Amino acid sequence: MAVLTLNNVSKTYLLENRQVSALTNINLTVDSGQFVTFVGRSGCGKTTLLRIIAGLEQKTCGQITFQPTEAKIGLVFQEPRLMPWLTVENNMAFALQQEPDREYVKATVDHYLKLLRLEDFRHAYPSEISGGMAQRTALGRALCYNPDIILMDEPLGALDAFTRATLQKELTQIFQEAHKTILFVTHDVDEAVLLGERIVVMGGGQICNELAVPLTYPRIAASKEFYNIRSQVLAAIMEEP
Ligand SMILES: Nc1ncnc2c1ncn2[C@@H]1O[C@H](COP(=O)(O)OP(=O)(O)OP(=O)(O)O)[C@@H](O)[C@H]1O
Repeated sequence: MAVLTLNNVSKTYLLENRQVSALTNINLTVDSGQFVTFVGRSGCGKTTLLRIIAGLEQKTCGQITFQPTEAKIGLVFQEPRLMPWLTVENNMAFALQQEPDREYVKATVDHYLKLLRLEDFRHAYPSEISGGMAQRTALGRALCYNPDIILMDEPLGALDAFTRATLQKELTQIFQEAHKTILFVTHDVDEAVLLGERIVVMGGGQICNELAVPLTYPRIAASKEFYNIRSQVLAAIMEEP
């Protein structure tokens, strides 16, 4: 079942009386429970696409349909954007501040603290945890909200290589366990192949290729199959318009 459909979505920015075309005729259907990675060169329109889907930016033309119509959307950015005056658990619970059933809130936060291996840091403040933990907390906040779709814009981009590799592995575990629909933007081809069931290659504001990744998790970057898909993605990026 499709949770998200984009028909001919375009975006033009006005920059100092000059029109900048960021997206041109994007057509995309995302099924429930899919992990889709978006990859492409800097400036190809990945962030703009996510921001339009999130409703943070207006499209210039085209149609976006959600199923359910009032789909809940969770967002994770490159920086964790936590509230420094709240503990890890309260940052996560913040997504549920309107929820009257406090038992449900506690059970949900406990569940994701465990899933994200943050139980021992539940009472810590953002200044007392590492970058990786902070990004896990941001992911936990998005998961607690129980969104229909999670949009992630370079969420691991600011982390060191080891923390990034650990979180990539954990993300696929969380994806398998939480059964969420995830749209994940990256400029890292390996990350796109490690994580995505489907890779959307963007170039010049358009979708220039799509690949299915028929590999089980966890994926082995040194495998022949991984290498083949990686080569196809790289070729698609090099051939972009
Ligand atoms: N607020 C804005 N005003 C004017 N132009 C913008 C604005 N935001 C983005 N653009 C332009 O739209 C195009 C797409 O930008 P976008 O940030 O979506 O690309 P991206 O693929 O996410 O790049 P990166 O990987 O570097 O983050 C670029 O040409 C950019 O300069």
